[in-house]
Amino acid sequence: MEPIPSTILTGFLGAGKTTLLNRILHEDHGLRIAVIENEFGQENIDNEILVRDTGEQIVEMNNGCICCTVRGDLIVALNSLAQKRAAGEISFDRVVIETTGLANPGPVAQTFFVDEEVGANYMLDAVVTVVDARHAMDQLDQHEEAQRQVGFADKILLSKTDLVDAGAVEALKTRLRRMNPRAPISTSDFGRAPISDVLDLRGFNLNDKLELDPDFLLLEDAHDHDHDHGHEHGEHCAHDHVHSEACTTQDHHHSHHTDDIAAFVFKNERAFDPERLDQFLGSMVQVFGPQMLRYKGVLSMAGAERKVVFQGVHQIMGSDLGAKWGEDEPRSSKMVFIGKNLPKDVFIRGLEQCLV
Ligand SMILES: Nc1nc2c(ncn2[C@@H]2O[C@H](COP(=O)(O)OP(=O)(O)OP(=O)(O)O)[C@@H](O)[C@H]2O)c(=O)[nH]1
Repeated sequence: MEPIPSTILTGFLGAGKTTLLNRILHEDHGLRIAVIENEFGQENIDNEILVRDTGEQIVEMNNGCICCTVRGDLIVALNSLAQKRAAGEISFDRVVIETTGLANPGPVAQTFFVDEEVGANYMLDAVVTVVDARHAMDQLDQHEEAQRQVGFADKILLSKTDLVDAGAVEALKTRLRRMNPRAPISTSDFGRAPISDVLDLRGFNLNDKLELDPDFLLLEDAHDHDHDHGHEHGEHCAHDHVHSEACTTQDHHHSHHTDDIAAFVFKNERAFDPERLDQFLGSMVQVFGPQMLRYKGVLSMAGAERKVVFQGVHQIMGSDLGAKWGEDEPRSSKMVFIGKNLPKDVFIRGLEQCLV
């Protein structure tokens, strides 16, 4: 059997990966796409946000810590999909792996070359990186992961160009081209990119990667970075940073320092009072917005028949109506906040005050 073309969809927290994926899954392209999701934090909110058109797509979740588990879990997920496919239980002809916003795409890409079974069944088509035109300049300044995602890209899609002026887009493109001259750049307005910008790019060239990083295939402990290994997966991932613009060669042997990106979750079975919640979140965003890298949730609102999906990146926050609550479905809210030194207790206590 021909190896199945696979795409790694990456991009920093909140860049617009799920939006793009949803758009592609909705398109009438005749392809059956299996999606593997890897999410930071114990609660998988994207699972609720992603379309679930069961006949056409397969969504396999792969929860856990962004970096420690991705390779092992990914091997299991890919092999299990391939076995089911071979047994005729499912059918699909493309795979898209959506990485968490804090993932280093390196180990994810390596998976395709280090596991024999994966290598026999799949071919890595390309690493596609979504870059948030509104926040990327700061993210690239501050987060090594954002730099690596650009460095590894075979294709870059700029999202949120509607939120900035043309000059800012040009400045960002110039910086991205300097960081990664190989990857063509195009825009994706709310995920509206042609499927030919995402799938079947035949962009991943192992020789290129080896040239950039001779250690690419070395099976070192993928985590020689400072890591709080006692952590609950997703609870706390202390990542080390090297502030290098080009993020290809030195990646495996960088020096370390820690920054405090952590996630916490709020869950409750009581409904929220919409007005109180709005006010509270509005004021938190005013004060802590710069530290709030990513937040999202599926909420139960007093008196509402439908779920509310709320999410944001720094100061930009929004919400949409989600699916109706099922007849027998227990109503509850869950939110995940990912940030830098966020006062968890203040958030949790404040959110409790917003419940009816
Ligand atoms: N203005 C604007 N907003 C966008 C665009 N693309 C995505 N968004 C919004 O950005 C937010 C984050 O989008 P997602 O698609 O969930 O981002 P993500 O990369 O999957 O996020 P994580 O997986 O949580 O890191 C959502 O509120 C989207 O509606 C765009 O082109 N323009």
